[in-house]
Amino acid sequence: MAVLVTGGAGYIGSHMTWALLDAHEDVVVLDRLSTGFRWAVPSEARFYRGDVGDKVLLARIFDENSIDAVVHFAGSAIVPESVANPLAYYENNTGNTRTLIEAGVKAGIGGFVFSSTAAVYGSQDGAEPVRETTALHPESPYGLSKLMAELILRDAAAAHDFSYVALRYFNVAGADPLGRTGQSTTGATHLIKVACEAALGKRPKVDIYGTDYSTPDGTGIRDYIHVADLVEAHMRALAYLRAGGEPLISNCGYGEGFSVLQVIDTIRRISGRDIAVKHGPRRPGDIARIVADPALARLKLGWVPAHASLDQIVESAFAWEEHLSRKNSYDLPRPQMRLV
Ligand SMILES: NC(=O)c1ccc[n+]([C@@H]2O[C@H](COP(=O)([O-])OP(=O)(O)OC[C@H]3O[C@@H](n4cnc5c(N)ncnc54)[C@H](O)[C@@H]3O)[C@@H](O)[C@H]2O)c1
Ligand SMILES: O=c1ccn([C@@H]2O[C@H](COP(=O)(O)OP(=O)(O)O[C@H]3O[C@H](CO)[C@H](O)[C@H](O)[C@H]3O)[C@@H](O)[C@H]2O)c(=O)[nH]1
Repeated sequence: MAVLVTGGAGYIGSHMTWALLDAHEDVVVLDRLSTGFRWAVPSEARFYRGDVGDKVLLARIFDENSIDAVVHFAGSAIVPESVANPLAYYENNTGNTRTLIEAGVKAGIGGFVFSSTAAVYGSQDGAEPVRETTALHPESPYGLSKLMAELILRDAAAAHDFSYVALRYFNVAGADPLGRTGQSTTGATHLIKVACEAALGKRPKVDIYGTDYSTPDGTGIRDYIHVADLVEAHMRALAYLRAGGEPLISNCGYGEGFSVLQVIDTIRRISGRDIAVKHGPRRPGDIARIVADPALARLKLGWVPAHASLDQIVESAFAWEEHLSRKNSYDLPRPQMRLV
């Protein structure tokens, strides 16, 4: 049986594709290459270039491959962009996810793993860490677009013969410890990537979006999770579904928060480079702080993170950024190493 990875040419999806191949899974990748890269898809995976919203293509993919599970990363993931262009987010994250679920149901898949987000929680007025049972108040179209997809999954799984795991990622960062892939997004907006670029002189400075939040140093606090640990949670979710697991919604974070200033200081220390910063206004859609309670993932999936430190996240992210600089191109292929 094969696993369909949508968004497998993107940041997190390419790490998942490597992990599946390392586990000797048969992998099919669907990606429209809007923010991902063809070179990021290992050659052992079957690749289809196209849109998750394309029903005809989806029918062909399910017809040509024996797919028992879908891991759905394809989506749009920038909070302020969703505030500026909500309809695009509802189309890609909600509408296209519905189309994919429908195609999967028609093809008789057994399991669906969905990339949800901490943005479904919104501000919790200091009620931290957040649990899956916490009331949801998404404050951006991005968060709402993902919450609606969670609800569609809930109803579809109740009506049809499949199960799902929706993983609510907190702030994903870092790169493959074996250096095979990493975050390569052009025009990145995520803090750790932006600050690593600034440390290497690819940007003049880091803008700090808000210094007047009700946090100890006034900057936003997030729960940063290493992409390798996140991918391990997906591998466990897949195993859980194949073993007949009930629908599950679970946080993916470590339960520890770091401020923007703490993150930048860590990158300065690990890179040995200075990073210029400019204090600026708050960014639309941002919240002051969000930290996960990770207990459910441990309980239900047996998920035990192996890289749970900001230093490890930054070391791998910075090493990947240096690799991209040396290559001086985002389009050069990576060596096709694989674990045996
Ligand atoms: N990066 C994070 O911190 C974070 C946090 C929470 C949730 N997520 C979710 O994880 C998923 C992956 O995020 P990422 O950081 O790897 O982003 P990314 O932009 O690197 O990857 C997304 C991939 O999906 C592809 N894609 C987008 N829309 C598509 C469509 N309609 N059809 C086919 N391909 C499409 C893009 O080309 C890209 O390769 C997203 O759904 C995102 O919302 C990410
Ligand atoms: O140049 C920058 C970039 C970010 N920040 C700040 O750094 C923190 C983290 O911002 P990111 O852009 O790295 O990430 P977000 O918290 O906005 O969002 C990310 O994490 C969310 C969950 O917490 C969602 O899952 C979403 O998909 C993902 O993009 C925020 O306080 C933000 O204001 C800056 O100050 N300067």
